[in-house]
Amino acid sequence: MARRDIGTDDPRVHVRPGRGSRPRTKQRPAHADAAEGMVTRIDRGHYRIRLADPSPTLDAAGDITAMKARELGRGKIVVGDRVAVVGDLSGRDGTLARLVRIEERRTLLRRSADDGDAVGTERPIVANADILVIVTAAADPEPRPRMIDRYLVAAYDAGMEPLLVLTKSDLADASALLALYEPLGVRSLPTSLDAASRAEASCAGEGVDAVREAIEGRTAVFVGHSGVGKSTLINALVPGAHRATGRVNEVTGRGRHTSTNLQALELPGSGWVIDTPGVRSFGVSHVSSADVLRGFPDLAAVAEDCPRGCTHETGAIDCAIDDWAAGEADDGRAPTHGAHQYGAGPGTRPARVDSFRRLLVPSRLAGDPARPVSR
Ligand SMILES: Nc1nc2c(ncn2[C@@H]2O[C@H](COP(=O)(O)OP(=O)(O)OP(=O)(O)O)[C@@H](O)[C@H]2O)c(=O)[nH]1
Ligand SMILES: [Zn+2]
Repeated sequence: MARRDIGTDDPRVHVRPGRGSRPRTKQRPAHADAAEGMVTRIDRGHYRIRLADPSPTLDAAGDITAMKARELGRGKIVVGDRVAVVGDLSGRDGTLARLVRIEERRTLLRRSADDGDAVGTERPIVANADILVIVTAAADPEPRPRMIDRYLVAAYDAGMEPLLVLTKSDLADASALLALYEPLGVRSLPTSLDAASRAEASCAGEGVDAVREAIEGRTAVFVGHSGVGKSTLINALVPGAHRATGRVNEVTGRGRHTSTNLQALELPGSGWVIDTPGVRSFGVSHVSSADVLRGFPDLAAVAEDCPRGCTHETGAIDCAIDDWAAGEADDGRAPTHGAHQYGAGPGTRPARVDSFRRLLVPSRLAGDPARPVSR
């Protein structure tokens, strides 16, 4: 079955029958007629793609499988990538289309490897997503602010909006935790799924509708520490998600492969939920102060007056952000367009600056947030 690749392209994915002897014209505008789609899953070199126009597929659902054309080289394709495909777009079992182009990415969620030989290597995780949903439990397991900070750093670096979802709000009051994120303007939503709705994977849990509304029509990546209730929440948001990904069979272990792969799941209505089951660590050592600053348009404007190469960290010489924080007495309130964008109320300037600077610290430290970090 596994035929060896014998030429320019795998014969199974070749578009035109027969290679002929005429040289192929390389300079033609490449694949102007290709179909557009989004990568929803990647499994051993096979790219699952949802076509923007589903009509070429037999069942009109728009899902096909493709292999990367050799001409694309080694560049990594990730879930969420917008791609162009040619060839067999029927989606019939065993057919493979050819992925010939990757469109420019609007956002890119990345992390740094923080183990083994690859320490410090940047890895792209998801492209073109809008929201990073940081799932944290109010209790069991205890929330870890340092880890939340890292996820926030990753969101700002990616150009994504962060949304803090606090699960298990039936177990503890998390207002102290949420207060930490108010000055940053990070939107937060509590959820609690009672035992009955958890068992049925129904949508009955409290707060689930608010999460759905917050991400409706957009693409959201869900991240969180093991045990926080991320799967429970995703199942409530996307009925049937579990069936689609396949359960791990206790005996054979089969199904594990798909369940540790990143996968984009369609929200009823519109929008996508991307689970990150295999992503346990989240190093952010690749992120600089300037990357974090992207999430803070108000501070970014102020920082234009900083000395060249200013890190904006506490104690940075002549950092313009210090002057701005000290200037609060003038108007009493921070200009919060950065915060506003994410739906939070205004905070004071010093609190906003302190919170911003707190985020700069994890971005300097390589490390695994799955391990407790001592302050
Ligand atoms: N009390 C309470 N328990 C919850 C809630 N949501 C989830 N749980 C429970 O928390 C446990 C962990 O939930 P999961 O959804 O498996 O957690 P996860 O984050 O997906 O964890 P991994 O599968 O390890 O990644 C389960 O026993 C859930 O039933 C909630 O809102 N309240
Ligand atoms: Zn500065």
